[in-house]
Amino acid sequence: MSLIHKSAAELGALVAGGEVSAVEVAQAHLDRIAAVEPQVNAFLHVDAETTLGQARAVDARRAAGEDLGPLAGVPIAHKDVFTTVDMPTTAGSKILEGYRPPYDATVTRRLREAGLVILGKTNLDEFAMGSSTENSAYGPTRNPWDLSRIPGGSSGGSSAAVAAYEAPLSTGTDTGGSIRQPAAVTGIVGMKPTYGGSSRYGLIAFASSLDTPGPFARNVMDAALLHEAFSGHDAMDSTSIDAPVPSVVEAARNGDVAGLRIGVVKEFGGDGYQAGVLARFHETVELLESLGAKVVEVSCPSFSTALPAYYLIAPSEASSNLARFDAMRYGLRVGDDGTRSAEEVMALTRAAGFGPEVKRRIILGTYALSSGYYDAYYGQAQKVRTLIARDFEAAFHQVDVLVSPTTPTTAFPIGERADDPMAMYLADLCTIPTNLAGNAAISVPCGLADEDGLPVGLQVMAPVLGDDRCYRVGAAVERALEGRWGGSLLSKAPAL
Ligand SMILES: NC(=O)C[C@H](N)C(=O)O
Repeated sequence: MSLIHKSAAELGALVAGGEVSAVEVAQAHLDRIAAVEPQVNAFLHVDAETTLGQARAVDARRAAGEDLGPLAGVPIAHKDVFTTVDMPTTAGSKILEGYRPPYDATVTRRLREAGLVILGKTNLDEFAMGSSTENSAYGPTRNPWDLSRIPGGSSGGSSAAVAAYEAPLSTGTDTGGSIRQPAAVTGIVGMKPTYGGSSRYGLIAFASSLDTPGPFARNVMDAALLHEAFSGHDAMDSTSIDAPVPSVVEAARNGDVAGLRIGVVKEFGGDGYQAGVLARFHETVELLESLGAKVVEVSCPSFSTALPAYYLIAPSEASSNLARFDAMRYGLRVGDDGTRSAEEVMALTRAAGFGPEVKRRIILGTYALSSGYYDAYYGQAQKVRTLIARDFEAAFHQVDVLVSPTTPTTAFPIGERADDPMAMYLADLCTIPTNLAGNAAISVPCGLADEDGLPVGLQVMAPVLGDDRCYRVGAAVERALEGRWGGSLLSKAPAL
């Protein structure tokens, strides 16, 4: 088996055992990137020299006898919304074109400390606003299963890179579904940790009360290893939780669901869901039952109001966070010819530097926060948020985890929803409640839809700091289904 087809755990073991060098592993992935990027466009920035320099440093640390942990020498694709001192950071926006941050995000720093080798920065919807990666200022990323379709978003470059074997691991951020939805539509694993379980320091902010860094991988164990590598308390993030990281690797190894109480969310899975998605979802629930889980239906009535609440809260926070892009402090500056006021330069820069979806959200958010409307919109949405958290709380008295399809449909064609924001927003129907309540959720592959042969994801939601439960159920599903399929779901993808 070639190096690019190996799991992160296997690659880490090969490097640790001295059977292959980190440089060789990095080179194999750089070659793959060179071969498929013209079709996939998962990366915004790849610099072979920087990558190989990191790999050489890992080989040197290992030769010096340093104990680097299970992922040392494993390559990773890094979402271009985390700051990196040695690579540009654009958040997929023209307004940050060529921007070089002066410091590493905590997630970036921890990747480096664990000896992971950063291959480059991945494409995303501008400032992580979108579900298709079509809102990137640098062109769309394509789904390796079908190049005419979207890879999900906003972390679509990260999901596509892993699904196309350009990297065994990648990072993402999930504000409303931006890890789980891309994972589901590209047939890989994506985890949104508990809010505050992974650091936001150095993550370019979209909606600060929701943004959560998390891992992508081709299997549950690799995702758990990466989760453990970059999560945990960070004094630089005021909302970081000062508690040990849940034992996710142990849970991924365990994968035992006997006696586990699983709740099927009644509100998710009716009209508007693709038949093939529902069929795979229900079969997987039956599978979990056959493995000894106790399955019941659970009603979470407020979940149906999550989407409108999110589209008030997230844009409100975005309108405030994006005010910093003022043509003075970062990146682009338009019209500064000595004749214009600072205000005019600011307006011209923001008009030229932000794309249409970002502008839509800034306008929406500014309106929702304006005096006279604040209580009616933002205040009301915050109340809905509380109701959703209470629904979760009540549900987790009854069951250990909740399950649903990750997305209502499989990957849609590029262009199909680009001019229809409402249709685009619906891609996150099932993922948003978890963001509003701050708990943990994972998406794992559960089969292919009959209509189009495209991947379907199962979402497993757990309580705050119950991240390990997501991995336990994910591992059980993966083990049982891969037994049936005779390999991973991704091995059924057409070769690029
Ligand atoms: N950022 C996210 O988690 C994605 C969500 N679709 C949004 O556009 O807000």
